[in-house]
Amino acid sequence: MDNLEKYKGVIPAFYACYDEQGNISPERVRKLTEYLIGKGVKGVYVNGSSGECIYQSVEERKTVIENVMEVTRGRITVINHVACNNTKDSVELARHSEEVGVDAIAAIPPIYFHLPEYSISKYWNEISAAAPNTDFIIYNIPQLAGTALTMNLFKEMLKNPRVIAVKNSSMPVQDIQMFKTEGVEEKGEFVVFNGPDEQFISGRMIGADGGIGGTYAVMPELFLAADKAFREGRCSDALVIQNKIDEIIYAMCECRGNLYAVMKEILKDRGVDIGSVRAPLEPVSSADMEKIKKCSVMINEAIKAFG
Ligand SMILES: CC(=O)N[C@H](C=O)[C@@H](O)[C@H](O)[C@H](O)CO
Ligand SMILES: CC(=O)C(=O)O
Repeated sequence: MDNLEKYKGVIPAFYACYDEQGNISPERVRKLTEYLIGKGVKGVYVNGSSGECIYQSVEERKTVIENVMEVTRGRITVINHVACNNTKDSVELARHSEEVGVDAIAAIPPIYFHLPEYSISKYWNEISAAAPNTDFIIYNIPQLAGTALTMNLFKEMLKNPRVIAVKNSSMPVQDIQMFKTEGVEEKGEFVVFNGPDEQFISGRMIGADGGIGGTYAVMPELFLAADKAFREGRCSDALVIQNKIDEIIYAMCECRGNLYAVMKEILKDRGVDIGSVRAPLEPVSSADMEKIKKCSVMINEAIKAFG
């Protein structure tokens, strides 16, 4: 098995980058990629929930990953989420991902229809077969996907040699331990990513090798500092930073606008303009602006203190 070190660390979920008309902006994709590389993150997770992938066409998703790859050129790890809810389009994105040279592809289960587990494993394995030289990451996010990764389904997927990790966004941190233990037992080495940003340090403590998260990109310095403190065994420092992160996430969630819209406003304050969100996601309202400014101040102060 390949060395999996390249996946172990802080991996921000990449946001959808739009121009003023709401179309994907290749320039802004490049800008966001450079910004994240500059922060020292381990990698990026492209075209996931935070990339608003369920609102994008196959062509748009190809444009996004092509531009990310042109900027990264091997400097950081790139994971591309390719699930499209039908096998055909997902297979096409998987094939394209391997062509452009991503490190790994990832996929949620099919949503809306609650399919039997043999259909879900078939869906994932067909996607994976379309990128035969690329690592595959299972994305477990039951609260949004409507289907959970059961141990049974997980064990079935471990038979696929390309399956090297689970990105676990279910809320019990214990799930991380279960997937890690079973994965390591079966494969010798296996990566689990923490999903819920609010539990990043708990996830690390119980066995996650790193995290992939939707709020990392607005405050990468804080997640990197928390991760560093954890690695160095300074657990109380890590906890202090985690508490501050959570305070910031709760404050961002108080806005009327969708969380991604709020975070994109904060990124503008940080010098990266990637537009707003695609409908039906709610853009920020004028009443949100004051709250957003406060979030920006909280982030800046926390970076000064811990970053
Ligand atoms: C449910 C959901 O979207 N989970 C994301 C990925 O795991 C997280 O990164 C959240 O965006 C984050 O924890 C904020 O709630
Ligand atoms: C939030 C997240 O991790 C994603 O973009 O899927």
